[in-house]
Amino acid sequence: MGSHTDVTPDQPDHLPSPATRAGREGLDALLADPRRAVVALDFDGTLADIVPDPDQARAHPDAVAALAALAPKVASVAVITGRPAEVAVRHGGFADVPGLEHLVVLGHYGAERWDAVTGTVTAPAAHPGVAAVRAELPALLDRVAPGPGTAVEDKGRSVAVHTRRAADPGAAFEALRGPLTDLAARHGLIVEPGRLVLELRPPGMDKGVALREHVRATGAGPVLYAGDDLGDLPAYAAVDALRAEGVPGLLVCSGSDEVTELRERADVEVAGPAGVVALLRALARRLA
Ligand SMILES: O=P(O)(O)OC[C@H]1O[C@H](O[C@H]2O[C@H](CO)[C@@H](O)[C@H](O)[C@H]2O)[C@H](O)[C@@H](O)[C@@H]1O
Repeated sequence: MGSHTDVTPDQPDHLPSPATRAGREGLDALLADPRRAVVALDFDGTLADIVPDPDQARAHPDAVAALAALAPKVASVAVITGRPAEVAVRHGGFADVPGLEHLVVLGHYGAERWDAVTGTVTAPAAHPGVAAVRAELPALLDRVAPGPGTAVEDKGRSVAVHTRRAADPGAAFEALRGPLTDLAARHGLIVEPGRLVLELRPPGMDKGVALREHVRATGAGPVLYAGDDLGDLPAYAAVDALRAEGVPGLLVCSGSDEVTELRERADVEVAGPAGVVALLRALARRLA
């Protein structure tokens, strides 16, 4: 599957031409039947630029306005993220926004659900393996010694180890991958690799399951999914599966040189979060 980059912030009204037939059908269906459409997007790298410190990540300055302009015109807008839902809502600035009264944020790869109607998060009980991993992680980091700059992000329901700020981020990532995978497995967890991050989290949920459940729950038709990282591939697979069932879909890649797998699978590639915002704006204008 090829990809095509032709939405830029300089072309605010220009909708992309998907590089694939399935993508063109997905976009056409969304434009023809927007009231049944789901627009689902990842957060980090898709709605928010990648920054060195995860705590400093914020939605692109124009992302909320673009989402708010589009949301009233489609069946549902959802953010599906590896972040805790509450963190994504806070860093995104998604609460109490006119136009986003029905926004849904599915956090922890879909294990958590926040919706703007209630303003609350629902989630299952925590996996006991996370506490065990949290306790053993300092000793593992001492032993592997990936170097200064390696940082732990405690996400409550999971623990992530970041190497972006290490002297050699790629080497630190590779040194940690095996030991963290063993640690996760000993406690019934899985390792979710991402952009210079290895997350130890409970199995059983991913963005594909989350997207399919959301599409089913909303009874929606055409689906647009935008992502940038390996954790978005299950959502891509879900769109592929929906297409096979006759539900049109459009796969958007928020492009980066760090992760190239999505580029190969996408119908449309745009230039990072600024490109995603431009696409959302163009869609909202076209549906006006
Ligand atoms: O599913 P997402 O919304 O894409 O979340 C995936 C992970 O994103 C965050 O890490 C990434 O973004 C950071 C801030 O830009 C960056 O410093 C880091 O290198 C990236 O991997 C977040 O910190 C993780 O918890 C998410 O799982």
